[in-house]
Amino acid sequence: MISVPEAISFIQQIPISHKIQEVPLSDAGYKILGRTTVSKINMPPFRQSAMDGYAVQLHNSAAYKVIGEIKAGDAVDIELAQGEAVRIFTGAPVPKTANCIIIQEHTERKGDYFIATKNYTANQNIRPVGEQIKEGDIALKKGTMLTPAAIGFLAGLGFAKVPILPAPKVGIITTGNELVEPGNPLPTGKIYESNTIQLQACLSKAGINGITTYKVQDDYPSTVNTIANAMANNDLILISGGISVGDYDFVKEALQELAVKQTFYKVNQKPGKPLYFGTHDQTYIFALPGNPASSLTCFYIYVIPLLHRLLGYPHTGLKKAVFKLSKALSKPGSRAQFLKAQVKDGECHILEGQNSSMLHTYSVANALAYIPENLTSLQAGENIEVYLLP
Ligand SMILES: Nc1nc2c(c(=O)[nH]1)N[C@H]1C(S)=C(S)[C@@H](COP(=O)(O)OP(=O)(O)OC[C@H]3O[C@@H](n4cnc5c(N)ncnc54)[C@H](O)[C@@H]3O)O[C@H]1N2
Ligand code: MOO
Repeated sequence: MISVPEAISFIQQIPISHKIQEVPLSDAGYKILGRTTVSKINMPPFRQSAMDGYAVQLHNSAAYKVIGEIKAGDAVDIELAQGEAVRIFTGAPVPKTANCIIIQEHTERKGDYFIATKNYTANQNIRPVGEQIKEGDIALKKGTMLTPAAIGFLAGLGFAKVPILPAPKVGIITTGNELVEPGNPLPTGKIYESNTIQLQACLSKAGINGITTYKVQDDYPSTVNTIANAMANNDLILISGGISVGDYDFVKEALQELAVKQTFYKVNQKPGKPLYFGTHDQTYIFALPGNPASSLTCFYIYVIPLLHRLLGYPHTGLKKAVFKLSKALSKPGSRAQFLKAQVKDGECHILEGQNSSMLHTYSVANALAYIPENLTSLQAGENIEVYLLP
């Protein structure tokens, strides 16, 4: 059995090789850019007026003669002599011979002339060619998250497609003879299946959709076949249940038969002791303990950091913070614990219902408090490290 820090460090260090996929810009939101992109144009592509007003060739007098008009989208150049002006609008090309835009609020128009009511100097309100970026310069570097601004920036440079790191394909395998789909009657001895939808909700929050789900009974051949099928079609597989030591827990043996390379099995933690992680070529496989709270906590602490790495995020894992414990606590046993908690106003309140099978208080938790294995008690007011839930 390994410790929590050891298990986390295995996940942080497991080698990942990213694929790159060209996608329409409209599908690239919040994805990670797979290659450095270089601008093919100057932005702006021409000298551009930044305001509505008059493009002028400055001279010593405040009076200017208006000899024409240029609006956004026009492709004209009007030659100006000193003291001449053209009416111009925001985004329109500035004539080569103009050296300033006087905004219309600073003018008094009289027929073909206007009087400037403020002093202007050269280059005011003109956006020079390539002011934002020049042709051939790096627009965004590989590894940049494509935020709405980044998407807008690339669209403004004319990109219709971008290379991204695609989201991994994820499969969820749920095991257990006792499981019944919610919405059906509940026969004796059965329980409603909740881990699949819970994990799907987690994945969807992490930006992963199109998940394939598989259900398998506690039966060895079906477990092997289902895992083999999932391995052929997914980059990441989450198996729920059947990973402990009972006579009907077949997952570990099935993974072994399928030549999955075990990275670790069993972590000195509560909940989630029988957590398994392994790899098969480029497929990453977690076997999450079946207890619903164990499965969820293992997702937050171990699956999320791997997912973030697969997605190419620069920072991986849930955000951590330190809060003051609101009430003293003692930790029996030598396993590290992740406790369902609520944090607010600088304090961490440990919730009731910590059992691995219970989700009631987990539903209102916004954090998991971490008690390392070597700590046995904490006083009220002491600092406690928490993982903030997404
Ligand atoms: N002799 C031992 N027994 C157990 C140990 C141990 O070390 N020695 N570890 C315990 C711990 S800790 C955990 S956690 C569980 C994990 O067992 P499995 O991963 O094999 O999970 P199952 O036995 O299949 O299920 C456990 C529990 O969770 C319920 N469950 C399972 N799947 C779902 C689902 N999809 N939706 C809702 N609930 C689910 C299941 O009915 C069981 O009640 O093992 C302990 N045993
Ligand atoms: O590890 Mo189990 O999740 O304690 O019940």
